[in-house]
Amino acid sequence: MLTSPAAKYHAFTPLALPDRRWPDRQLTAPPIWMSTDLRDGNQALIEPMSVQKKRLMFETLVRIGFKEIEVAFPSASQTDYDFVRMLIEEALIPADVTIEVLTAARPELIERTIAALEGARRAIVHLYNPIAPAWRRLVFDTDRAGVKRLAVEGTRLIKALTDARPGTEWVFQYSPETFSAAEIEFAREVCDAVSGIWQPTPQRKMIVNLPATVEMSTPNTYADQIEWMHRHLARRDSLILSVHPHNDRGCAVAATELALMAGAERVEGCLFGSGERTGNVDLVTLALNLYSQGVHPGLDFSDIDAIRSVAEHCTQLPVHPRHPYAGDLVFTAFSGSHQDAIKKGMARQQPDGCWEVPYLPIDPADLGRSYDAVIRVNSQSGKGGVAYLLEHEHGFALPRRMQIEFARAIQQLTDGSGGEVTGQALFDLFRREYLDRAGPWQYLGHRLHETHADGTGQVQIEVELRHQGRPLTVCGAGHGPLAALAAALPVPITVLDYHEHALGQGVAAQAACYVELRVADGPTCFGAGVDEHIVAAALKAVLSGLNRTAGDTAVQGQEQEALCSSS
Ligand SMILES: CC(=O)SCCNC(=O)CCNC(=O)[C@H](O)C(C)(C)COP(=O)(O)OP(=O)(O)OC[C@H]1O[C@@H](n2cnc3c(N)ncnc32)[C@H](O)[C@@H]1OP(=O)(O)O
Ligand SMILES: CC(C)C(=O)C(=O)O
Repeated sequence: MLTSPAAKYHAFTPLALPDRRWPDRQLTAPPIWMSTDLRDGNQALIEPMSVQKKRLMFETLVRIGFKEIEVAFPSASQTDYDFVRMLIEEALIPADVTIEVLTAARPELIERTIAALEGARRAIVHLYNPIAPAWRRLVFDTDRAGVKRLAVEGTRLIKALTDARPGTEWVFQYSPETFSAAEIEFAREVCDAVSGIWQPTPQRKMIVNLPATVEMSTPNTYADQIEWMHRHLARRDSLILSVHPHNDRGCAVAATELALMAGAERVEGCLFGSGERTGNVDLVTLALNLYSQGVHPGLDFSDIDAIRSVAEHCTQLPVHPRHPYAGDLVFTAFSGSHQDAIKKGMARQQPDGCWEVPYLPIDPADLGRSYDAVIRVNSQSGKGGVAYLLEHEHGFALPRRMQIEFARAIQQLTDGSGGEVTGQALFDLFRREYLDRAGPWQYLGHRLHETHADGTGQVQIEVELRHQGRPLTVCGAGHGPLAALAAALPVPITVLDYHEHALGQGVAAQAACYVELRVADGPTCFGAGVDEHIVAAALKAVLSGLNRTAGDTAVQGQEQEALCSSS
């Protein structure tokens, strides 16, 4: 890179528009959408779409709800020409959809374009020619008058050809290509000259499309350019002002939103930002940005994954995993604090309430995405994410302090592996750590005697265990089964906390119990147990905790087989 890039690159000179009004506007309604996936998107592919792929894309665009679709540059190739013919001859264009085709301002191309549209019910003919200084000088070796003449003569020819075919409802669109790099007064002069020939009326409007063929400046500058044209174009009430932003600086979405605030009424772009170089503006992001503000875009992305897979198939280009709204990872949090906030937000979200889940700008379910991938666990994750996955994928709702304890075990795992821990791997670890914990204590069965009649409110318990592989029966009494077990066990345990819930629904549901224990004067630790019987689940949870500590030492070496005075 150069140390002084100014010697090679000049800053774009912004337009002076001190009384600009667009910064105070808000977007409250969607624009007219025009998909150019089959033209600008297609012309930028390594392998342009076959007729079959074009048809699949066309049908998908119709299903999404596009009413204007640029289907081809019919004079460019036989495939493009044949595709337009197929749409018309096989009556594949719904009554409320208008196809659009592009042509350069060259007579032979214009004639072939109009021929391709023979028999169409309604069609937009889109004429373009570049008007900016570099293109005038380098590509056309001409002056302003030369490029204006091209536009005017192209329009005259299209008017003559379309007037001669009254069976089609013709809509004319003119693009001063490279508008974003052109002198603004000259852009207006060319557009006015073109509309002067076409003679649009408020009932039969013409489309003036102002492309950022190459994105040259910050989005506010493009917005100023659009507002200036909006205010100065002749026959404004007979025009639909359209924009066609490219994404060279990565700002196409922002530039389009500001351009709409500045007076544009229509947007041309592609799904997922397909198109020349860095692409056309991404219509999915634009539409869903509106949706996230409570404005229905008039396009349906309820099954975003299906639309993405059609786009990937037709373009042979993958959608980035972090692509707004559509990428595989955009509704996924790995980091602990985000997971924690999402988990809390999800828990409080009312089904019909206003969406307020931190870090998730919209509800993934609205786009047909599931909540499964919302939280994924790696070394950046904390207890919130771990707990969310265990609860949502496996039904275990761990108490808060136990979440912290288990997250430490997960952290050791992720620090060791360096990668992601799947929901299944996490559950396997949970089982190993708590439910199937190998250790000296094993639950075999129990009998509970309730003695409310004697007024003490005590229960007596007899628990059959295997200890160090040998059968052992212990008995004890207390105010509840856990207190009774604590009294019965030959190790000094204190049960500090207890939680239980059903796993699943119905009478056959199992119970999950979690206990926090202290063995002798040791540190606290959790145990977990699952059983159809709630008391058995609690007893298993105590033994699980015991197995996780060194609390077995107290009975080691004893050869006891029964510690029940009654047995
Ligand atoms: C910004 C955009 O996306 S604009 C759309 C661009 N899309 C495409 O180009 C895809 C389809 N195009 C094609 O398939 C081909 O370019 C064709 C079939 C239309 C024409 O092919 P060719 O006749 O071989 O011309 P080629 O593309 O090489 O060159 C362009 C010529 O057209 C001229 N030209 C370019 N744009 C225009 C225009 N809008 N109006 C009039 N002339 C134009 C160029 O100055 C050049 O003229 P020259 O040969 O006298 O120097
Ligand atoms: C034909 C025009 C609208 C175009 O594609 C562009 O300028 O990018």
